[in-house]
Amino acid sequence: MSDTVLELKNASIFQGESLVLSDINLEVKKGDFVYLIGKTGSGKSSFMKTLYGDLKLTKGEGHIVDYDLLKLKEKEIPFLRRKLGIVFQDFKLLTDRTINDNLLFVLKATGWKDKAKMTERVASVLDKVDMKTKGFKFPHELSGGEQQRIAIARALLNDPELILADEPTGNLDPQTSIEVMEVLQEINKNGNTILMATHDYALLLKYPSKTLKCDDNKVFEVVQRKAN
Ligand SMILES: Nc1ncnc2c1ncn2[C@@H]1O[C@H](COP(=O)(O)OP(=O)(O)OP(=O)(O)O)[C@@H](O)[C@H]1O
Repeated sequence: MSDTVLELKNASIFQGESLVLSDINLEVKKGDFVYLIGKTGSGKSSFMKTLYGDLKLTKGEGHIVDYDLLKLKEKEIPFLRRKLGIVFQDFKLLTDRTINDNLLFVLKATGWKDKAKMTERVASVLDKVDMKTKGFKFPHELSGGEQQRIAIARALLNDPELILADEPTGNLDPQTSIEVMEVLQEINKNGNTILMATHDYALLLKYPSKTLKCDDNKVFEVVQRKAN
């Protein structure tokens, strides 16, 4: 079996009629940690949206976790998203319920039925982000960094083949960003594949990894120079 989880060939990304990125070629393999960087407005979010089916791919080829982006049907999108873990800048937790209930809500919505297994799964993902004791709290009772760790736990619930994180540290101060990044690094070490859009260059320097840059309507790999 192939260990490629994402492959784009000569793919172009549009917002309506306007071309955002053209002729993208890239391959992400199981276990990779890949950054997507670029200035505001360079197309990072449009790129991510195309990968989770929020924007249609109309030109070129794109395969993500067994789905063909060019042929992706509206009704397949929820199933594609179950194979992806998506983390946003603004956490997107449900404010009217506890952390445990936020996570149980996702499990129910994705077809889980066995109560004992659901409780066990919630405890297991909370443990992975070091938030095991916080499940009874409401989102507003947690700091930004803690809320983002919960959002990462939520992304892990269905054992995703690829985690897409769009500016996951965008709302966090530098120290908290590092704490969230440590969690993402740990998850990656345990085998999860991560594609992370960011404009936080300090994180790139501290945690070097394969880096793609959006600039001038193109995506290209940048080679980081090691400081000596
Ligand atoms: N919903 C939309 N409709 C039309 N054009 C859009 C839409 N969203 C973004 N764009 C345009 O697409 C281009 C890329 O925007 P995008 O949000 O993907 O960039 P970005 O790199 O994620 O920026 P940021 O770091 O600010 O989030 C910009 O020129 C933007 O104006």
